[in-house]
Amino acid sequence: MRFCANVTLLFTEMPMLQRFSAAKRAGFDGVEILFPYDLTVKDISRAALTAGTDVVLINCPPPNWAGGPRGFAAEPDRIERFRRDFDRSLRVAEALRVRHIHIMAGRAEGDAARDCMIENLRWATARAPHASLTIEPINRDTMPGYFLCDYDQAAGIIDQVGAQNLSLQFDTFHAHAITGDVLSTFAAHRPLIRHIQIGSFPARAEPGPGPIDFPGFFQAVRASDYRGWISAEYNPTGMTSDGLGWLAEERRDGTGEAAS
Ligand SMILES: O=C(O)C(=O)[C@H](O)CO
Ligand SMILES: [Mg+2]
Repeated sequence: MRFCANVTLLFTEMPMLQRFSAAKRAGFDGVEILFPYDLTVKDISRAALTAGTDVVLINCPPPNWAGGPRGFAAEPDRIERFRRDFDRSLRVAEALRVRHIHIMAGRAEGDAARDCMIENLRWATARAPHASLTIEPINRDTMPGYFLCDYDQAAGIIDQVGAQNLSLQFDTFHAHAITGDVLSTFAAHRPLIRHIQIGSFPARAEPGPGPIDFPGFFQAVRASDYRGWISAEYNPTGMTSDGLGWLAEERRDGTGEAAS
């Protein structure tokens, strides 16, 4: 299994560009950076190259996290804004050779929002046929009013868009919040999943004891035909490096035995 670190949330003990090398030293082979738009592509490229990490995922749209908006793909009165943001995300993704662009839906509801998201995703998948685009159900306790908040809803939208380069982003923290059963939800939607993120519930911290069976989940992923990345997207309980026991364990041969 290939693991990457979400450097928007992990290694916040140091400045952003130093987090790439810290992630590599800690045993991650890639990084996600949710909002790279405040940095230059040149600086990010250099940090990734120096660290020897892939840049696995960025988010569309560009606004930074503090700004409030959570995307615009499902907001009927923001179509121009969505498309402008998408083009900017695409330019950054191409320059950094990013694996996936996560398209955020925004706050909306109802049939008009669904139709809008389908139309915007048809447009985006056709505009960037070589880019891998993802959508992720996000629970509404964490993000009130967020449109895409259910797995069947996301699967229906992917089906309606009907594009090879659109897939599901599966996050254990949200999956537990939404369905209460991470393993069954993973199994039910496995064919659509091309990116995985992990975090505990309810703390959204590193994998550990709690309602999510992480050893069982990793085992299910290993036993499936999933060949994508698994991203650590959580808020470390203390120093990031103190909470990486789960990674050391999973980087062994997957059975808990040390690899020779
Ligand atoms: O909130 C999450 O789980 C995500 O993955 C979003 O990308 C947040 O930016
Ligand atoms: Mg996530």
